[in-house]
Amino acid sequence: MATHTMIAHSSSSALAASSPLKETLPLFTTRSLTFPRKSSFSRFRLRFFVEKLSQLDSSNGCASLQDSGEHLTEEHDTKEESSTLSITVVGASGDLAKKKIFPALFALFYEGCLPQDFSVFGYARTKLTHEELRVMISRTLTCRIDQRENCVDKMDQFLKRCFYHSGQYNSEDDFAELNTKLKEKEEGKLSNRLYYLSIPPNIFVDVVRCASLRASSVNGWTRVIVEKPFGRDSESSGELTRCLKQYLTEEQIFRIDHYLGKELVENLSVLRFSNLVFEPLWSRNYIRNVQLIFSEDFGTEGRGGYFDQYGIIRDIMQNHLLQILALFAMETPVSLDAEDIRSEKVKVLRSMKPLLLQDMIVGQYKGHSKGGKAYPGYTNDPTVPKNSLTPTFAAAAMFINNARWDGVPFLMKAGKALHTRGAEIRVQFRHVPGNLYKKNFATDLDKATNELVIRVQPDEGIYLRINNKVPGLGMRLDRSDLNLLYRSRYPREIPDAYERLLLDAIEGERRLFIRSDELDAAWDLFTPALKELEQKKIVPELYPYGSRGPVGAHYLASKYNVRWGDLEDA
Ligand SMILES: NC(=O)C1=CN([C@@H]2O[C@H](COP(=O)(O)OP(=O)(O)OC[C@H]3O[C@@H](n4cnc5c(N)ncnc54)[C@H](OP(=O)(O)O)[C@@H]3O)[C@@H](O)[C@H]2O)C=CC1
Ligand SMILES: O=C1O[C@H](COP(=O)(O)O)[C@@H](O)[C@H](O)[C@H]1O
Repeated sequence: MATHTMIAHSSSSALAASSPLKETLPLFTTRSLTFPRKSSFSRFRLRFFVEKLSQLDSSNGCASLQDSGEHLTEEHDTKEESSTLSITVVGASGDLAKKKIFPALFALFYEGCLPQDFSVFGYARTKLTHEELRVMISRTLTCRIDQRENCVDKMDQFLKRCFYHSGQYNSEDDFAELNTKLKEKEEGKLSNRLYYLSIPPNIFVDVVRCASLRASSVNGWTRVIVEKPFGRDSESSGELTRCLKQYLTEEQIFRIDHYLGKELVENLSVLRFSNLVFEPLWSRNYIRNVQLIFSEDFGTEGRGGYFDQYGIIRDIMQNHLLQILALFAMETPVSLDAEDIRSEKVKVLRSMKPLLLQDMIVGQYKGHSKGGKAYPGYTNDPTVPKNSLTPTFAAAAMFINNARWDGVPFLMKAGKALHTRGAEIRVQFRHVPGNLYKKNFATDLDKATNELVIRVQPDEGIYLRINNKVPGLGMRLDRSDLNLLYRSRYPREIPDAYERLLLDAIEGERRLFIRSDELDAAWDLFTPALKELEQKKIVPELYPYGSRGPVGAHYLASKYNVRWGDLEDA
């Protein structure tokens, strides 16, 4: 029986440690994995995807696993009938579970992406009945705007598969009771279990311990999705990894960075590697700088207690923006296999210079009144200490010391309570040498360079800023956009990042999850500067709520002869 628990056996851990870049299937899963990597389930999805290409305009690319089954292979059919999937959302009473996880699970069900036989369990300390959980969940479920048929029926069917178990996070007995309830639903079939840790990080290890010892699958796989933050620095992150690996193998841990599940971030590699026009330009020879920009037009309201422990650099830069940077800058992977892609990302991170304090600036928003409305400052939040120095804004310049990117500044900027909400990647190209048309620009030649903008959100799109002749008898040039606006080109709702990531975890597809060596490399880049910032008690530059952020960000950019593209656009 021991081989069936979630405990990482020394042999499998040793194997994983000796060859971290190779996939090693955990011992307890080898006998009976229903959906191993490149499984029939994944292949099925791919095949169905191809078969259904003609219908893709109205679907989100997922096959119906609950419908007639006319496309199922025999192999798939048999496994489907004999296996069950239980998804347990730990911290089910919380904000993320309500806002993102349950709605994403419903969307997958609605799209026919969940296996035939599944159940969803909520687990938290709050006392709730099954019915109360269903009422709570139902408030945040929505159907796709472009596919509303049978919405109410589908919601009812989904809610009937949702159950609740109340328990403590550190009680093995409570998890043993959960196990009994899971087994009742599984009815002796081959059972696969997915846990989603939607809880504060200080209880991650307790939950993993209890779940692994008392509520892991005995005959199928058990996987755990872990939400960030993965520690506060290299040491605490390393410690978290070590603790998790006492109970789980690396293959069971799915560290989520939901930005990797965003449509335009997924598309980054497609854009680069399947278009001849981009890849040859993707280097220091043509690219002058790259900007990764995140902004929110609201403050930390309601999350001040969490945020003050972390700050914007840990909350956004060290994970979301750095992950995008790694995908953007990596070399062509050997294949689209998760390990090949993650290995290329690690190489980028390891080639980078750790961030220096002189290459960053920090800010914090202050209260502001506009149009008769008062917006609170960060330290007005009752859960934030009055003298907090935690940055709510940061800008940083980073460099990759490799042949492709030597000397190219990668500028990051992230802030809360700014004038707008958005996330984008801006690629500013060098100027055309000896430009024949330099006299015909109404503007400074230096400003008339090409810019590729990948707008991750909102209004997903990609546009390329080019120089163009203004129609007419004269010869005047201006900058215009070749614009791929998703809402016009693909008039269907884009799935939420959590849908994609949950589906991948169910399928055992690790490509969009963070491997432990990636995480280590990411922390190594930020930890020294974060420590220095805190030791030196650097005072953040104040900026008004709803503004464009501190002016220091411009000085930082101009140090590298860069202009922030988002501000030029405004
Ligand atoms: N909310 C968001 O938008 C995002 C959240 N995250 C991460 O996801 C995880 C969950 O986030 P979120 O839902 O906002 O978190 P919550 O603070 O809402 O916590 C989730 C649940 O955990 C339990 N809980 C809360 N505090 C404690 C505590 N101190 N000790 C024990 N149990 C506690 C509560 O359930 P009960 O009391 O019923 O047991 C609560 O409902 C966190 O790791 C967070 O950092 C990541 C990205 C975005
Ligand atoms: O991880 C986080 O992301 C959200 C922003 O996510 P988005 O998908 O809405 O852009 C951010 O608000 C939060 O502070 C951070 O923890």
